Amino acid sequence: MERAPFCLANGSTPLSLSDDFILPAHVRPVLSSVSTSITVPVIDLNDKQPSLIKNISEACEEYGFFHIINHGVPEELCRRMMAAISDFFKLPPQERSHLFTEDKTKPLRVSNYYLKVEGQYKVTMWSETLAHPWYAFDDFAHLLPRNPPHYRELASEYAKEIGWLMRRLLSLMSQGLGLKKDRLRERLGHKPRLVSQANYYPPCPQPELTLGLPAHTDLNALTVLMQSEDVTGLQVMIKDGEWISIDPVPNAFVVNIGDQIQVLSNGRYKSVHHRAVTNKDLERVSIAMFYGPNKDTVVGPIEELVDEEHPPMYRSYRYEEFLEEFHRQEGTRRRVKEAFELPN
Ligand SMILES: O=C(O)CCC(=O)C(=O)O
Ligand SMILES: [Fe+2]
Repeated sequence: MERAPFCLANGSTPLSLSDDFILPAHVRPVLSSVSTSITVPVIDLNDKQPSLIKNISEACEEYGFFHIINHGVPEELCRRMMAAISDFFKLPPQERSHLFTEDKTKPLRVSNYYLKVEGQYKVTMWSETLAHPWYAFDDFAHLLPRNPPHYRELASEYAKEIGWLMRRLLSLMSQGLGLKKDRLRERLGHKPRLVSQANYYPPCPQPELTLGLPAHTDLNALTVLMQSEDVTGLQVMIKDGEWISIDPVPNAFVVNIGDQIQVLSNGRYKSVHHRAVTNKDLERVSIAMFYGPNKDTVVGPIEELVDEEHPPMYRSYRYEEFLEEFHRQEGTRRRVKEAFELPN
């Protein structure tokens, strides 16, 4: 059966490649120059501790991105979660449009990203996102969309699993930095800001003219991302400015460091630029689970990681300040943590 053409929640006609979505030549993704020879590590969480910690630590220092397998989150739950998100974006646009808002303070929202070109005109990204809080150990189902029918239940179950996984990853990362197990989690505060962002990228007739998400670093501390198993789209910038593709690995999550861990680790673990490109034939879905401090948490390089040889690279700030700077740079290729760098 032919599927109804995709219509954005705030669009009145089926999505088509109009000028609103076409990037000017100098900011288009050059898909032919994306390297296929370099990949980020795939780390098996069943590995024994000392080498597991070492592998994670090296991946955080070198790439800021890695895959994890044998992560303990049931495959069936992951599959159902992806299906539910895909179904959400197939709801009639009128149903999604109730949730559409540009107000970032709304806990539950559907929105589009855009890129401001030459600091002024906006090019809309070829995607739509659904964002809402997630709490691993408190009930948050009432904040979620009622449709698709099992979404509330599923998202609650998934959040619990991701909550445990995040704890484990933060503990391994702390140890990788030579710190006590709980140090990173402690410094991120006991009431973390937890946001889930599901991204839907419909097929795009000319992927070389558009982007699904602009190049950005994640502003939070840690991201665990699940992506469609059969479609590529996520790309990461490595040291020399080259883009590489993070192709899906079966039953794996992508883990990436956000800005706050780069700051807490005094620059050792990297929060790197990444973007999503579009695909000509296939729709793609990703679900990013963000873990970050709350707005009152003070973030700065962890004391044990600062000494004469490693002077502090960033000044301390309340996370609210960081968020303000983040919003000030909306629509640009943000350089938020750079605003908190100390001269060396
Ligand atoms: O779709 C993707 O793979 C990237 C998503 C992402 O970077 C984000 O939501 O922050
Ligand atoms: Fe991201």
